[in-house]
Amino acid sequence: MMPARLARRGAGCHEAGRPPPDPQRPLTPPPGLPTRKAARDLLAATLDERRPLEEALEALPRRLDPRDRAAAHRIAAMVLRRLGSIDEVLSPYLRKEPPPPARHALRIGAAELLLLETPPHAAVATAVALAPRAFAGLVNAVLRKVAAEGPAALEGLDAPRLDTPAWLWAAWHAAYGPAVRAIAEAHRGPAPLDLTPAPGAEPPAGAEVLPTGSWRLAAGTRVTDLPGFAEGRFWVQDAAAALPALLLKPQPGERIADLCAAPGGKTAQLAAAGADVTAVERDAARVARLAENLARLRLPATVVQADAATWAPPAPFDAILLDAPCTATGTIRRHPDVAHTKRPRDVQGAVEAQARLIAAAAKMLAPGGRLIFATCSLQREEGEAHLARAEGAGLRHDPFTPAELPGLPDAVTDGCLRTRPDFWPDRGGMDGFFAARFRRV
Ligand SMILES: C[S@@+](CC[C@H](N)C(=O)[O-])C[C@H]1O[C@@H](n2cnc3c(N)ncnc32)[C@H](O)[C@@H]1O
Repeated sequence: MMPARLARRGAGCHEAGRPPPDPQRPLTPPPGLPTRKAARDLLAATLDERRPLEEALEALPRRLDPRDRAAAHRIAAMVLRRLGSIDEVLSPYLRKEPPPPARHALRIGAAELLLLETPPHAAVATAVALAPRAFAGLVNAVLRKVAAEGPAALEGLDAPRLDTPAWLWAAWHAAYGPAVRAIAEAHRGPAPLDLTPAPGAEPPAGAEVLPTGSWRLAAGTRVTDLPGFAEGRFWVQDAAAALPALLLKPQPGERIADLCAAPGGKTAQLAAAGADVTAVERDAARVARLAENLARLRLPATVVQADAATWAPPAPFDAILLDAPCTATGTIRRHPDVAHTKRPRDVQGAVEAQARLIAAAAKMLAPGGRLIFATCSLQREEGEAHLARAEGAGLRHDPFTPAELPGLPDAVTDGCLRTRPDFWPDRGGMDGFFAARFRRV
């Protein structure tokens, strides 16, 4: 396939700056242009400025119709998920790198043509209207060729490899061997909607009850449409994200700190088990979200806005859950931007913050008290590598046994929880998570 494409490289393309032979841009903008403009803004924020997609979504103009916003999100998420494959299809038609706005218009058009089943004339017309004027001809010519190839253009590509940044592929290969390919495959589709039930709640129609107790619904299900949402009968939480609090085994009346708490999924689990929970969160806006979520769920917790690395509790805790800030590379199915916004140096920064938080948490525990340290990262530096450091902070590793994790016999490695996106492939996968349990010496 590649040699054939290379033979056509540049054939018929209009160079940037050279006017197209006929007017490519209609006088009236094509329908659907606001959606594509918003998608382009999302790509510019994530790929050019390395800002999180969720933050970029918040920054879209308030006047944007909710349907346009949802459609822009869908397009941008697809481009981010399949970026390497899309760029590979485009590459034979580009003699030199176009500026980012033109590159994003090409990516959006190609994603619509090859992956989103947009009618070709609409995909091409909107991408042309989106492109900077000097590049309208180039975008038109390239996308017409991509449209002529159709989805067959993707056949034969090594998509898992192309769609995974090289540094992540190398790190996961070093950590998990050949499973790196299954991990990358798992990132190609959106994640299902997982819910954690409040005690005694009944699952909604169509939900699968997972062996670990979470409920699973199809990807794209709107949680706010489900009966029981307003009444606080469940909350959104990936099945893997629910495991650290389960493994802490919170007991009624125990004094437990949740040290990096917002938006509060784990605080809610601990409070629902009857523990006396103190939820510590540094970020003011996220404290507000945490409080809102607890109010909807009608669950009690003492919420403290503080830096957990320096906060001094009034009395030691029986147990602590430390769900530390991390690179979140275990959540790429849900947040495809993470693959492109994070860099190796972010791992190092996260490791340093995690080490400070582990040392601080150790000092907040009563003797014999237990700590669960967790991260939603697939990087070993943010997981297994902390074990030795924790021992130096006065903590003893208290290994998990496979019997503690029903339905997940492969998730315990060397006494630690290690889930991966390729686990439970027939059920729709799960986030990548690490957790280890320690006792204060
Ligand atoms: C991985 S998220 C926690 C998710 C949460 N445990 C849940 O289950 O919903 C990490 C949180 O830690 C907060 N955070 C980061 N550094 C912190 C610190 N030094 N002290 C307190 N909170 C911190 C972040 O603002 C973020 O809300």
